[in-house]
Amino acid sequence: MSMTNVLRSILYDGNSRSLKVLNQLLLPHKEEYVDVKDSNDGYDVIKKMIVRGAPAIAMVAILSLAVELADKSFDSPEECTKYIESRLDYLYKSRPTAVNLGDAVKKAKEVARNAALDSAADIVLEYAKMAEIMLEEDIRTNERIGKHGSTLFEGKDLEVVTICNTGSLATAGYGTALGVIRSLHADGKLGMAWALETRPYLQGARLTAYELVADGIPGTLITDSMAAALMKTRKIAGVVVGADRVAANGDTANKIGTYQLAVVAKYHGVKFYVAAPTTSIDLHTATGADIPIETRADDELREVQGVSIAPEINVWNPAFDVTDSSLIDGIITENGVVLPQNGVFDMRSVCSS
Ligand SMILES: CSC[C@H]1O[C@H](OP(=O)(O)O)[C@H](O)[C@@H]1O
Repeated sequence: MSMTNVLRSILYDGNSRSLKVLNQLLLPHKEEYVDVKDSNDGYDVIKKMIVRGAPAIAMVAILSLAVELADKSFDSPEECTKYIESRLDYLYKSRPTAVNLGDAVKKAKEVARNAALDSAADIVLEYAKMAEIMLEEDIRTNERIGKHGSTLFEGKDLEVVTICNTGSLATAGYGTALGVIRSLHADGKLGMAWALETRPYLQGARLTAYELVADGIPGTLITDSMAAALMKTRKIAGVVVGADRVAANGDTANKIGTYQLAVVAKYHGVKFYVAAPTTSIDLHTATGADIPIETRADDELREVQGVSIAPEINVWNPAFDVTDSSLIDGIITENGVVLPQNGVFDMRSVCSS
């Protein structure tokens, strides 16, 4: 992984089976880790968005159970498998939109069911190995996404727009859309990364700005409402965003505000790309209409960092929206870039199963 000054969002020690997550609610002013001792803690840190980001929440969910299993004993392999399945089902409920979590739960259940059934200890060992591989593979996946994404851009001093946080803080490291920006910077192509603040959680202002500054990547923070004026007045080479779930036809659920960014990009003739690992692709969800969209607490919109700004008014607070595939010029994965053929994406082309 390229040198970075950004703290790891996930600290896991396979020997001591300990897990800590960086409390992203406190960034950028406080860098504090939270101990995750079991799947209950895992659920809580994901639900409260102490840790967030589609890939990161999947890994924290799986690792939290690995930590818990290290201290548990079972009377039989069957009892162990049953317990693992029930705790994975609980973790899956923490945040419904990002498919990475569902994908990881499915893979973890398969490991638990197919492990050598000599003993519960064998199953726990196989589970822990799978969890550690998931963490290690993520960084390599993101570096491949970055490389493929950079090939889409030619020239230098290029200006790119992004929303939310899709960097090291949303993954095991390097990032997805922000990983493409890291690669553009490393390849000497980047002139400016324009980061939308991303109300209401402020992933852009608090997390992406933190990552850009920490790694000396040229960045400028703007409000979500400035995106249209920016594309109207500046030469923008492209918009690169992350994904929580890419449907089989390329429709993409991502942070709220992504859809309007895509509409503005289309209007101004700016290329719009999604960058996501194949674990964010859901071939079982046909279109974006079928993607469950998480709605979060009203107070996340009524307050800013705990300060009330709109105490009485009704609130609508969807955490994500869906960008129609017709607004997307390419979907960048670790296995290559999927381009629409006659306006249609076939996401199976980059998925192994
Ligand atoms: C590589 S992160 C993908 C995705 O997850 C973020 O959502 P949240 O911060 O609510 O977990 C955002 O939608 C990113 O684009």
